[in-house]
Amino acid sequence: MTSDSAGITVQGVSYHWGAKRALDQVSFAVPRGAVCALLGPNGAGKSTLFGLLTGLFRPEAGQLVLAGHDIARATRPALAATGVVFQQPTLDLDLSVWRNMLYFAGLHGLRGQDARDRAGAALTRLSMQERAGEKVRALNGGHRRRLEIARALMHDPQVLLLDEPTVGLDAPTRAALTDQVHALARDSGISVLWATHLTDEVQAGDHLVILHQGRVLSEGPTPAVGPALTDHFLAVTGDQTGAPA
Ligand SMILES: Nc1ncnc2c1ncn2[C@@H]1O[C@H](COP(=O)(O)OP(=O)(O)OP(=O)(O)O)[C@@H](O)[C@H]1O
Repeated sequence: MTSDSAGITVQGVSYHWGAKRALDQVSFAVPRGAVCALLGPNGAGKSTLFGLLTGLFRPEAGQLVLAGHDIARATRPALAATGVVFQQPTLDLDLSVWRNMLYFAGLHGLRGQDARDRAGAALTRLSMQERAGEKVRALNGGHRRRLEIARALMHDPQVLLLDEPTVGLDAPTRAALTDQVHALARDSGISVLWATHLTDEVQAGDHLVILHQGRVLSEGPTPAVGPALTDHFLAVTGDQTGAPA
């Protein structure tokens, strides 16, 4: 697949933390408009890959292309085309939902009525518009995550990166958030990379990349869901200890 036909292309990417090899010749491509589940247990290298995709640090080898833009050579357009939700929440708890949205809009250079229109539309997309006046501290974990996703969508990205966005949420809230992001991809054509260590967050029709100990062990259409996917993961990795739940 060429970078033109893909929402996200990762080609031959390697990275070390000191002597520790975190990513080893990682390659995969997320088709435009697809949800790609990046499935791997703790330490697989998912967060390292997100750091590289968002330009926080550079790969030793390889290329990362977001919506047709190479993050190393065209950092600004690549980031302009990308929304990111990191594993650690980055909301200001003492500001309202609305103020958090406008603050972030400002970081993207959005101002005035344009910023307000985009903030309102993004909150509506995530069914968060009625909470605009509430302080973030008063929101539950699921609503905080939805706010972070709404915030990541304000600049109309073509690509959405989510690094284990359900960490700390209970099972029903995880399921609701997973469904909501899938609906978003279906309705808007945005390409989604969803990192998780939980097989129950992978849905039929997802593109699936299994990452294990820094290597891609398989890539393609999701072959199964639920317990059958856990069995598939064990068969691919041959690892009984690092199985995702
Ligand atoms: N800042 C760092 N300094 C040193 N080693 C690191 C650093 N970040 C990650 N590593 C190591 O790189 C490897 C991959 O870690 P990474 O956090 O990318 O995996 P992960 O799949 O995101 O796991 P988790 O779900 O636990 O975040 C691990 O062995 C980890 O210990």
